[in-house]
Amino acid sequence: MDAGAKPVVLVAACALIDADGRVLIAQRPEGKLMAGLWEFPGGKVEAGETPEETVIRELREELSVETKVACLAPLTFASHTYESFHLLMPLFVCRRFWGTPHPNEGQAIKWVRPLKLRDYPMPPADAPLIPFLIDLL
Ligand SMILES: Nc1nc2c([nH]c(=O)n2[C@@H]2O[C@H](COP(=O)(O)OP(=O)(O)OP(=O)(O)O)[C@@H](O)[C@H]2O)c(=O)[nH]1
Repeated sequence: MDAGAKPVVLVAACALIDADGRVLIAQRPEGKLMAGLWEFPGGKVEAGETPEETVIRELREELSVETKVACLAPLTFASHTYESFHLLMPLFVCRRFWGTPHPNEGQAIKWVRPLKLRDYPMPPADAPLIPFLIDLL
């Protein structure tokens, strides 16, 4: 299959940022593709959703965190070819949210300083995002 034949999959992700300038990452649970890797909360944009709505829904489902569109700022995006699809993933940052993140899906979660993100194995699409967080924070 040439690269052009792969479907482009739109995934929206969010870096939650705490008062100390740390970023929340979550470890993908066993059984999923790329299990064990650390990633930004988020998921596939479903039909009829905006990426912002996806982020709000995923934060609620995965972490019991509430936020609003006005609290989401676009930072950068990932565009990465995987084996079976091409990932297009806007990354939002969110400093204003309600509730303490709780791992609802059995995933490990961790607040990490941007300079330490490289110590956590992340999906290959995520590596180019880290410098943007380092610059921001
Ligand atoms: N949420 C999130 N997904 C990422 C990141 N980096 C990255 O490559 N991805 C990929 O983007 C896709 C996210 O979709 P998802 O979380 O809704 O999908 P999933 O594999 O759980 O599948 P499913 O919901 O169909 O069971 C996965 O293929 C995931 O590996 C990231 O930082 N955050």
